[in-house]
Amino acid sequence: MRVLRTVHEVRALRNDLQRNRNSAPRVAVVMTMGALHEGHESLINAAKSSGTFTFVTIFVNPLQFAAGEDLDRYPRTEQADLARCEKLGVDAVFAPLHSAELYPRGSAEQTVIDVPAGRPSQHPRSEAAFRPTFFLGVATVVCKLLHIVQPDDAWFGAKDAQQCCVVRQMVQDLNMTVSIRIGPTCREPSGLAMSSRNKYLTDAEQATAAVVYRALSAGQALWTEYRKRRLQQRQPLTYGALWEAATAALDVLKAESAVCVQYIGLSDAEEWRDLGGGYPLEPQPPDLQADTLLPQTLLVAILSTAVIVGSARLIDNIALSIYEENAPVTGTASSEALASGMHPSTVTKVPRS
Ligand SMILES: Nc1ncnc2c1ncn2[C@@H]1O[C@H](COP(=O)(O)OP(=O)(O)OP(=O)(O)O)[C@@H](O)[C@H]1O
Ligand SMILES: CC(C)(CO)[C@@H](O)C(=O)[O-]
Ligand code: BAL
Repeated sequence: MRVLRTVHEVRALRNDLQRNRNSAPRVAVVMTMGALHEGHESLINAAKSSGTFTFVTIFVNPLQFAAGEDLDRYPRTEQADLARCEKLGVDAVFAPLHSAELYPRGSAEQTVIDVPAGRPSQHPRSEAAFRPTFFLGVATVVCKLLHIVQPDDAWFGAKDAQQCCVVRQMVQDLNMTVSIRIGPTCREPSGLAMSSRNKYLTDAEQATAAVVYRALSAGQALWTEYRKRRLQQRQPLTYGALWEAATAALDVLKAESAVCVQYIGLSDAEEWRDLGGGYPLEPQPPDLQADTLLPQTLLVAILSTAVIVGSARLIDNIALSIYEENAPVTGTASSEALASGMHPSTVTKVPRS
């Protein structure tokens, strides 16, 4: 396994791979911030089957952390990460030693990929409302890493479903040719979504945090039962029933006093449009009432949440099948839905003030 520290080294390796065009391998990348766990492993294994040459990038990207977030204490476990990659048969790891390798001008002077504030993805019950500059940082570093590694496939996890939407839209808007592939969320036996930030939790807090998946599953079960009944009766589906599913999930979260809910929201999987309901309740999309019928074009809704447990902020989501034929049990159906979005335009800004 090659461990590359500089953009120059990655470019040299990429040129070597490309030298013989007739036998150039398919290249896949898994981008990470390190502190690797089985969720990352599942993406690496998927990438290995989609590409014959697999890159992993390890970079804690300062641009996606706002002031006061956990940049300084984000877990850094490089030796263990490299050993894990080696064991999995990764071909090359790009792990810059300093952020100046990617931001030589400093991150404040960096040309950035802006995700427009007006787009539907920026709704009040979503990541963008709580981390307003997060997607600018993610889109920028993902764009840079795609240009540096030049993969055929780039793999992302459905746990970060909104990130998947933002990356997919950027790739479409900027006419990039890479294929964005999405792997399902890996969970602990308790249902807790694996996450590097779980390291911030004590054992007791990890047990408490399992309520997040129980809550999402309760919302999904309520919805699935309603949907089955209505479709058997050949009745249409309403927004109100979807909102009840979000409320059911919220009630489970609220019953756990050690969990603080930042938001719980319903979004479509392609553009992350606000489907109403959820928490905080205001503002709601003005054109939606409880008895408004869900459009036949809505195949999957994503019920997503962010909560604080102990000193960790955790996110998770679950797919609710709307008019899709086979009801999803895991995130995989949402992955397919994420694969097909139309979207407003992404612009590139130079430079950031
Ligand atoms: N449980 C998981 N299952 C599948 N993919 C995952 C999981 N957790 C993270 N990923 C994916 O791995 C990639 C790298 O994520 P990252 O390094 O931020 O890890 P993370 O566990 O999400 O960390 P954080 O605690 O910061 O959320 C992303 O595409 C992310 O969606
Ligand atoms: C995609 C990513 C590696 C960009 O820093 C990060 O947001 C992550 O790990 O999900
Ligand atoms: N996996 C998302 C990275 C972040 O929260 O910064």
